[in-house]
Amino acid sequence: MAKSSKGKGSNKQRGAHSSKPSSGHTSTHRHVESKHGANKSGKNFPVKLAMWDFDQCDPKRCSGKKLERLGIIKSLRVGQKFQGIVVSPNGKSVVCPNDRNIVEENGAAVVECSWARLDEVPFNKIGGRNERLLPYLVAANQVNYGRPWRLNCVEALAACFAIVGRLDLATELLSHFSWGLQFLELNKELLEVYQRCTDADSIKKAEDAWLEQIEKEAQERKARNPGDDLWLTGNVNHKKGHGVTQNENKDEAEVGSTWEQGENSEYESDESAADGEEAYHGPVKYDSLGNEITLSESSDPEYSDSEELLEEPDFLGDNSFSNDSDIRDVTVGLSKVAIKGDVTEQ
Ligand SMILES: C[S@@+](CC[C@H](N)C(=O)[O-])C[C@H]1O[C@@H](n2cnc3c(N)ncnc32)[C@H](O)[C@@H]1O
Repeated sequence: MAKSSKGKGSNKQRGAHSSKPSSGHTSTHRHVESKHGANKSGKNFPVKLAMWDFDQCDPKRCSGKKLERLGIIKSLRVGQKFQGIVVSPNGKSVVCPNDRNIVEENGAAVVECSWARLDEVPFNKIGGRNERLLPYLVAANQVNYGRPWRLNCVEALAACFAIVGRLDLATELLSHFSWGLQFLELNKELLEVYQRCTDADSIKKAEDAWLEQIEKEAQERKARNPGDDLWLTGNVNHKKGHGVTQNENKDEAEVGSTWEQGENSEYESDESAADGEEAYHGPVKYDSLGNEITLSESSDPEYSDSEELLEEPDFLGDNSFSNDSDIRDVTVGLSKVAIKGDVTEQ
């Protein structure tokens, strides 16, 4: 990794596959938790929030670190388990409205790590009794905008709250991010569908029905426009066969299989790019056809360091898109968002 900053409560791995807990969580760094997740900084959140932070991401772009800076999430060490809902790639069932009591009484936690380095996370030493996957939802964060399933930590927590019927908590959490409420907007219809469910089975059925529907709509659009329409089919010349494109292969779009499907060789072999660091060579914007417009730093008032990107994201000028990537289309409900296909893994 090109750059790393050791955060409080860090579980940074010493070796690529080490599962040894960090000693970084010293008593001086430990958050003092009181009822309902209030911590030392005095800030409060109505339910307990926690994360295991493996320090694999750019701290300036990391939503978990930002929540920690805001003082509303507690860092857990490897070896510690969490009693509430653990929203995790290691989950076996999905978050559902029946989880509401667990969330309200014991809170929710996430695993702050890089998507590209999930195999380094000692899942057997973290987690808890209530580990859950999230059903199909689309990211709105500036790193993986438009990408299904790969939510960042704040989106994952908010999704969990929204599904169990606590939209108020989801809204409160996301309001700390300038792009945050867009996540709820982008997934509004689907979140409402999930909220009407009860258990994990009903969520799975609703998810399957949704995926079938968006695939059907995509097929119908293709049938109506058999030509090579970039906005409908993506740039086939550049297709690399990675990531999950709902419209292309629904079978690959199963919850649980997405973690593997999304790993692409290029970014995995280039950690700095995977973490959205060195992949950026200056401000880039795209015209209405997806052509890249190169801007000089001085000509772009929005160009700044990545801290500002976290605060004031510009989806079109986001450095998460590599220069030679394909255009990938993602269907979000009835609206389709054409986006650059290769996204960073953070
Ligand atoms: C891999 S980390 C990436 C975090 C990112 N660096 C950030 O800035 O927040 C995202 C975490 O959110 C949770 N998460 C996101 N999408 C999920 C999904 N579809 N199912 C289960 N957990 C998910 C998991 O805890 C996962 O480890």
